[in-house]
Amino acid sequence: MLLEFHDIHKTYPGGRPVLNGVSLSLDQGQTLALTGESGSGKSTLLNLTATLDRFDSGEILLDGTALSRLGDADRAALRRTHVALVFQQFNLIPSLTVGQNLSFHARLAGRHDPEWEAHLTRRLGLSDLTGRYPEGLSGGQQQRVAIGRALAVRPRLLLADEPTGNLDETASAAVLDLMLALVAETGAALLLVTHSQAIAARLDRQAHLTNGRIA
Ligand SMILES: Nc1ncnc2c1ncn2[C@@H]1O[C@H](COP(=O)(O)OP(=O)(O)OP(=O)(O)O)[C@@H](O)[C@H]1O
Repeated sequence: MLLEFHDIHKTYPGGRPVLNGVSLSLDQGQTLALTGESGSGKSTLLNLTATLDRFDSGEILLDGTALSRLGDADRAALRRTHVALVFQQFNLIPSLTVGQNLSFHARLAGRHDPEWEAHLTRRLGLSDLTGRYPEGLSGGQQQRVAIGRALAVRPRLLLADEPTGNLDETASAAVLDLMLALVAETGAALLLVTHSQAIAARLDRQAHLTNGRIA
């Protein structure tokens, strides 16, 4: 298994329990859609997986590594090399060009590979945009850059939080098609949060979060 959640509990300070015994696993190369009502804890689960936050109890195993046992430096290293994130709000760096944005995380992770990045640029239809800045791009174009930036690292796991939530139907379909094709090409696993049943149905498996657990 690439990713295992064992009985994960998480309560934010002063709040009610958000995750109350989540158990779930994801195989290498598998795609899983995570659905659930607003506020059910989907983003929380993604953030815990990305080592951006800590859980209270239980264990997350990522590629065999128990996340609870890692110190901050090891968490940061794992985050850089194993996990990539795509958000609803593209989160590109405005002062960098498309090409620079696309290679940014790979450079940080010591995995800058011009040939692979050129391939991603072509596959994502970004070849004519590499010198442009994010400001002038459409939402669909920006999200394609963000997908390229994520996959340039060659992550084992891609985490996507409502990746098409800010796009119209046409752009959304194009971005989802490209993301699924490139994920399959790279052999990465995908954990994707969505409100859309139509999107969830395109992935290998679906899991529904309700009352702090997987239903
Ligand atoms: N940093 C935080 N501090 C305190 N409470 C938080 C924090 N982040 C999230 N919450 C609360 O935890 C609960 C779950 O939030 P989360 O964002 O994980 O849900 P979600 O399922 O992703 O929701 P949505 O579909 O609306 O994005 C919510 O009640 C939210 O208000």
